Amino acid sequence: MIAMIRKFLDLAGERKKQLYLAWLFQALTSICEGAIYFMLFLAIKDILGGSFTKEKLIQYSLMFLIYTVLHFVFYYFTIAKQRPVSYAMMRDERLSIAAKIKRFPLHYFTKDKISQLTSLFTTDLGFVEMNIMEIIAGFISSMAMTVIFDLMLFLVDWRMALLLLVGIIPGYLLYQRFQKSMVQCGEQKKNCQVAMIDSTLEYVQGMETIKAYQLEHSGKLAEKQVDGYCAASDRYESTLTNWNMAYKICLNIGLFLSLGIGISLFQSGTLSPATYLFFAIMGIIFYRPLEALMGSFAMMNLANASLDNISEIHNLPDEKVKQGNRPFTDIQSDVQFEDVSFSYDGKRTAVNHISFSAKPGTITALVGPSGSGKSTLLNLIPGFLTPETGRILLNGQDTTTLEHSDLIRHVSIVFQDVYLFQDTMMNNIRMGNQNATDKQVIEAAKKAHCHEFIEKLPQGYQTVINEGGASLSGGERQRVAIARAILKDSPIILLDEALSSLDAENAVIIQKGIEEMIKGKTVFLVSHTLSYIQNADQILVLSDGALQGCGKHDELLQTVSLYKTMWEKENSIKNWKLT
Ligand SMILES: Nc1ncnc2c1ncn2[C@@H]1O[C@H](COP(=O)(O)OP(=O)(O)OP(=O)(O)O)[C@@H](O)[C@H]1O
Repeated sequence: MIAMIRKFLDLAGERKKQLYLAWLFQALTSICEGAIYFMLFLAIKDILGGSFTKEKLIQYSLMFLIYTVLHFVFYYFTIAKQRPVSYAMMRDERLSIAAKIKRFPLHYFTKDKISQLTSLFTTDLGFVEMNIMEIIAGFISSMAMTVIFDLMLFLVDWRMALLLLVGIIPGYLLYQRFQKSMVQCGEQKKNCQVAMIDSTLEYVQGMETIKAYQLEHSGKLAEKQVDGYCAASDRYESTLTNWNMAYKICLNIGLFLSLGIGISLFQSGTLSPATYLFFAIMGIIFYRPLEALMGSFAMMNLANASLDNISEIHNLPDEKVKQGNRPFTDIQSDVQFEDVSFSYDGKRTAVNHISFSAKPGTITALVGPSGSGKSTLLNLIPGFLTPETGRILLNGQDTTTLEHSDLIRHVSIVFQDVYLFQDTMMNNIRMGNQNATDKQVIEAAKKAHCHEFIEKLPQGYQTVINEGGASLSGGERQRVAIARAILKDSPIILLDEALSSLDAENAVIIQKGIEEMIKGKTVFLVSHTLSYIQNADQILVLSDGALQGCGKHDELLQTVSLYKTMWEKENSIKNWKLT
């Protein structure tokens, strides 16, 4: 628990003071709640001693009144201080993690990492926000109550107090073992849960294939994982119950001892009936806060795991982008690669000692087998990745010395997968240039051949696109991306398989949009279809990250065997028909 509180305080920053204040009020509330039992003892003593007069009644009534007012005030401040802090802290966390992940390298965002981040933003931050203050408040309350109870008990009769405390030692030892065993059980439960989520997701995402091939075993696997999770949860709960019972029994040893020995002390005349009665009542109440600690263990474990996930993101190193501050405003760009190499993992090179140059206004096509490094090479140009060795020069200036925002402004990118945001069509295109007027946006849309389909949408340019642009076809999304790039009007344009997976009609329309977009620009184009790029000014042939050849189509057919083979294969597919 202490470790969890420390982790939480680490996130609190300047709000630490507010937290301490909230916890102080929580302790005062609990002390108030505990102190009422002392009044009860005094009242029992007076009643049994026959000294309960009218004045005493007024005295007790006043004390109860003061207690109620104090309890109310402390409770009010506890709630008022606690609630807003966790919401404000998690708001800050959400924003700071969002800012942090923006600094991660592009290749960090694999499917796994995206689902991990989604779970962090929804489950972990949400859990901490909703529960952690309550868990810590419960702990502080338990501790404050235990301390105040101890003081009272020792004040009334130290012998009986010691007897009542006897159960705490075995209880504590048991708690230590309980923690270890529950962590193990919790791990197993979590693993089963992950396996269940994975197989259920696979089941849902693969539904098309499952139906087409009648893969009954896929459903069975998901069923098995669901059963596994249910069994693990059952095991977790029954282990928790068993430990809980053992812990309660240990604690209550003190109660039996104090009641038993209390009788003989009473008989020997050294213990008053009021004290015996008081310890009998306190014996039942005394262990409640300690039992509550045990009960909150599962929640504490989950909060701990969520806090670990949050700090794990904070501890990840930022992207190692070498950023300079030299301004870059040239309207045309000559791009030069000088012996550039890059590796994602520091072991396998994805781009290996590449050198070439591209003159302003020319088209450079990148071709090669899957995994040969084409996309990696493209991502090096706008600085999404930084070369490990070698340099990329823009008009003779090393890109790593340039102001990053200037560099990004000089490059437009059209990826194969286009992401549209949940916003109007107008704003989705305007992302290419935030200062563009509506007229300029529409102009760009016309050039990109998307005006026609946008006009047909229910509210035209004001139609809100759903997240990711799922309501639009692949071809329509591509055209929006081209409109964005036309609006951005950068001297360098990167096209990463912009024409793949499109039908012939869409490909023709998009090609027209692309022609409009690339006029006078320095273009880098990745394509798997050689016939699309055979007129490029130069074609780079890549294999395993290395440059196999560079030149025009006819030249490469003569000099680079890989290119020749790719061309022949493409032509043989063209002639392929069902027999
Ligand atoms: N995010 C990443 N993390 C680690 N390795 C990566 C990552 N992206 C690509 N790679 C690896 O780098 C190499 C080059 O990949 P790249 O995507 O650049 O090839 P490509 O020629 O564009 O492939 P494709 O034509 O299939 O898109 C491959 O071996 C690939 O597995």
